[in-house]
This record gives sequence, C-alpha cells and structure tokens, in this order.
Amino acid sequence: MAVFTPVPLADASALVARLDLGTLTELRGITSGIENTNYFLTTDRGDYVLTLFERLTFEQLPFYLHLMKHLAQRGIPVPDPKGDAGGEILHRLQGKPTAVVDRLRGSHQLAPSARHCEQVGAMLARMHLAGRDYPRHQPNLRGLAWWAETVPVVLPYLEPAQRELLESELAFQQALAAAPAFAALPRGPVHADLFRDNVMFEGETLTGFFDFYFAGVDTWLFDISVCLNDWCVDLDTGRLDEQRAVAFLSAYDREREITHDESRLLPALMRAGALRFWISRLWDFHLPREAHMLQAHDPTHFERILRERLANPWHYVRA
Ligand SMILES: Nc1ncnc2c1ncn2[C@@H]1O[C@H](COP(=O)(O)OP(=O)(O)O)[C@@H](O)[C@H]1O
Ligand SMILES: N[C@@H](CCOP(=O)(O)O)C(=O)O
Repeated sequence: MAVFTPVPLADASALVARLDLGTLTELRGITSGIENTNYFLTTDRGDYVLTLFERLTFEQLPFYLHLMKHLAQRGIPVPDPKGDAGGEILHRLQGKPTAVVDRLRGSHQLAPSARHCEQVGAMLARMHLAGRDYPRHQPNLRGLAWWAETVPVVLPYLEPAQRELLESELAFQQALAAAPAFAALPRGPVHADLFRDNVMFEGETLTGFFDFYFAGVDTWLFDISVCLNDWCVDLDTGRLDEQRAVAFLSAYDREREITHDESRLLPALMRAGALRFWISRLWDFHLPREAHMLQAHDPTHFERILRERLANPWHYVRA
C-alpha cells in the first residue's frame, strides 16, 4: 500500500476549497501503486485522486500535468488536472508537489482479452497522434541514461548469470540507440508505463488511461513495446500471446500506420521494454524506500520476459 506521506484532513480540505471542488467528504489512502502517495478524495461535487509526488520535482511535473490537460482537451480519456483560480495545476502539500485529477470510472482489466487489447492499441495510437503538437519537451526520465546509471547500483544484488544478462542487454540497447534506424523512429510524448493497472474499463469498454508520471518524449515504438510486454503476455511464463498481440498491433496500425523501420525494430524494442522494468523493479526491490503502505513488484517477472524475448523474437506481419 503506498502512502509515503500522510496528509492531514485539514490540509486536504483547504486544497479542495482553493480548487473550488466543493466540500471534502472522504479522504482514503490508495492501497496500490509504488511511486507516489495517492488518495481517493471525494467531495459533494465529485470523485478525484489526490497525488503527492515523492520523486518527481516541481520542475519536472508541469510536463506531465500539462500533457494530461492537452490530451484531455483533444478527447483522449485521461484525468484532467484541477486548477486554482489562477489556472495553476501544480500545488503543494506537506512540502511535496501535489495534483488533484479526475477519478476515472471503472476498474482494471487484469485478465485482458483480445477485445481489450484492441481498444488499448487503438487508443494508444490516438494518444500518440494527439500528442504530436504538445509543445513541452522532457525526455523519458526512465530511459537509456537512467538504465546505464542504475544497472551498476543493482548489479551487486544479482547472481552471475543475471549480471551477465543485464550488462549484455544494456550494451545491446546502447548500440541500438546509436544506430541511424533508431534515430529515424517516429517519436513524441509517450506514456511509457501503460500497464494493465494504468487503464480503466467499464465492462468491455475502455474508460481511460492514467498515471502519466513516467511519460516523456521517446519513440512511439517503445510505448507499444511496453504495452505488448504487459497486455499480451502469459503472466506465468512471460510468453507473448500472439492472438492478443496481433489484436493490439492491428488496432494500433489502423489508427497510425506502423512504419517499416518500426516493424523491423519491434523485437529489439520489446527487449528494451523488458529491460526497463527489470531494472526499475530490481531498484525498488533491493533499495526500498520507507512507506507506510507498500507492495513491491517482482523483478524476476521481467527477467523472464527479457529471456523469452531473446529466445523467441516476435515479428508483426500486417494482415
Ligand atoms: N485518475 C484515477 N482514476 C481512478 N483511479 C485512479 C486514478 N489514479 C490512480 N488511481 C488508482 O490508484 C491506484 C494507484 O495509482 P498509481 O498511479 O498506479 O500509483 P503510483 O503512481 O504510486 O504507482 C491505481 O491502481 C488506481 O486504482
Ligand atoms: N508498472 C511498473 C511500476 C510502476 O508503478 P505504477 O503503479 O505507477 O504503474 C511495474 O509494473 O514495474
């Protein structure tokens, strides 16, 4: 359960009043998530999510919050950050950067079908296209530079075979990033963490994407790969479920045509997506922070996925 910073009711009430959201009736710590302090916040006017950012700074946050606003204004179903009378959407509580956003309806689909994957794929493509004219720029802060910085920190906790895999994959991704074909990949603002638990469905219908706090400018293919590694795998083995993967990518492709270079580099980027989350999970697991409520994610899941992608690279063929 993740409440790193407890928020007194009086402070939450004062913020609700400043944002003109009515009268606070309930404030409840959210029991999942590993990055930030999150509360469900209810007023007599509606349901919201209050987030205190534990790692992201006042300088980094405008990129994420204004991106959510930009996408919401273009009809992408994402939580819209609430502003004060002066239009400021980044607030402060307990000395931490804070946001209040709409609470999306529905719940997570943790056992997605091809139909769910199709909707996520189509909406992801629409989101990429809607982000093209977003004027702010911030790199993916959990990208290659962070991997290179973090791998040496987690290496001492690993077995020799794991160390070898982590180091060789990092070297492969560094070489890939320097290649002209990689530089030519289309890019823009990406979500970069669009897992099953960051999407809401009501019944069979997608109601929104949330948790944009790992977003950044990166290749669209990286975003696609992160999704395929989560939405279209068998969770026990890490194996790709081809039916779901085809449903996801075909739906994406119908909204924004996947380029030849993207098809060619997909297997390499799926490895990158696995590496990224193996590293962050190792980091969270071996170097945990204090938390009043916390659930650690299993790093070996992404080690398995990486090994699986290396053993069985998957190629998308348009029908
Ligand atoms: N805008 C939202 N609408 C509905 N539920 C949300 C929203 N934001 C967060 N949640 C709920 O809070 C949980 C934790 O949020 P998350 O962003 O994953 O945390 P963290 O940033 O700490 O990883 C989510 O799984 C979801 O249930
Ligand atoms: N999706 C990541 C962890 C990031 O946490 P989130 O709760 O903000 O999505 C993972 O599964 O490792």
